Amino acid sequence: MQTDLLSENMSEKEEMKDITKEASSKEETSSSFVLDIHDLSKMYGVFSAVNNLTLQVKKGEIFGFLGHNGAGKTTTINMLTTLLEPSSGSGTVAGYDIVEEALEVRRKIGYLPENVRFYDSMTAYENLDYFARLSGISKPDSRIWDVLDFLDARTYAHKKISTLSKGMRQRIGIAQAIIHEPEILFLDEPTSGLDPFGVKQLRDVILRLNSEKGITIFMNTHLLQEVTKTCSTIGVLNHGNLIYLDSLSNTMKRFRDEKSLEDIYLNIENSKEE
Ligand SMILES: Nc1ncnc2c1ncn2[C@@H]1O[C@H](COP(=O)(O)OP(=O)(O)OP(=O)(O)O)[C@@H](O)[C@H]1O
Repeated sequence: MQTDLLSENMSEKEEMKDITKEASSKEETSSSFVLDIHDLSKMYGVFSAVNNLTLQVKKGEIFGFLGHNGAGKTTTINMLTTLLEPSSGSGTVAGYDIVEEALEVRRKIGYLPENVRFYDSMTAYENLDYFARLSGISKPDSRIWDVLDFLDARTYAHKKISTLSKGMRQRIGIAQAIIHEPEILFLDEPTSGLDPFGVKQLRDVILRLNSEKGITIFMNTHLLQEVTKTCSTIGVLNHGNLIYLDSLSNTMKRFRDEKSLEDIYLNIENSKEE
């Protein structure tokens, strides 16, 4: 990948607000953060998978959480979505404590895990109806069609999940994750296993969810190009430690001499090793 591509990606982002700069403003109040965690850690026995993670994500951001395999990204998302109790530290998501108010957090978030699970012998509509009722939605039918229309997935409604392609399963997974109109959507490696066309379609969906529905996005990924095309802010996790946090625009400026996204990433990782 050449610098031309970097510039092209950057020009797409030039109008994007410098979110990190704003987030660091002293006038910032905690209420403008949809995610606010302090010294969050997770130990598996004596092994520290996530180590004193402190992080804020503003409403409306698309946050890209980067890291190599085993860095601790999924463990972090599992803590933020209340699936896993932290060993220490504290945090709020959508204003609710991730330990003390886990049920309230769950009502306010959507989550698309890396391998989303459905009832495969049921249709997409039946799966969504089940989740909509579980979420206590009063008029599930109209909500399901609204979401399917937004995702351009109406034609798949009455197909069995087992007959859907990976890309379409992901789309129904997103429908399930947003059926209850969450404030923040967590995505764990959402483009994993998709072909280039599927990757582009999913990227467009993520951008529209953010711009048209106002949903804050927290996305785990190791695909660097996806980050430049989607995210406003990036964090890099390395062996459970947050080693980098800044807006995408600042990152591109800071590393303007690097030839590729991979070089930027390696520069960030190496600078921590030194
Ligand atoms: N239940 C568990 N018990 C023990 N160790 C675990 C457990 N779950 C995860 N780990 C370890 O914690 C570390 C972080 O794992 P995690 O899945 O959070 O990383 P990741 O960044 O999401 O990686 P990947 O991109 O491969 O999914 C890894 O070393 C992993 O082996």
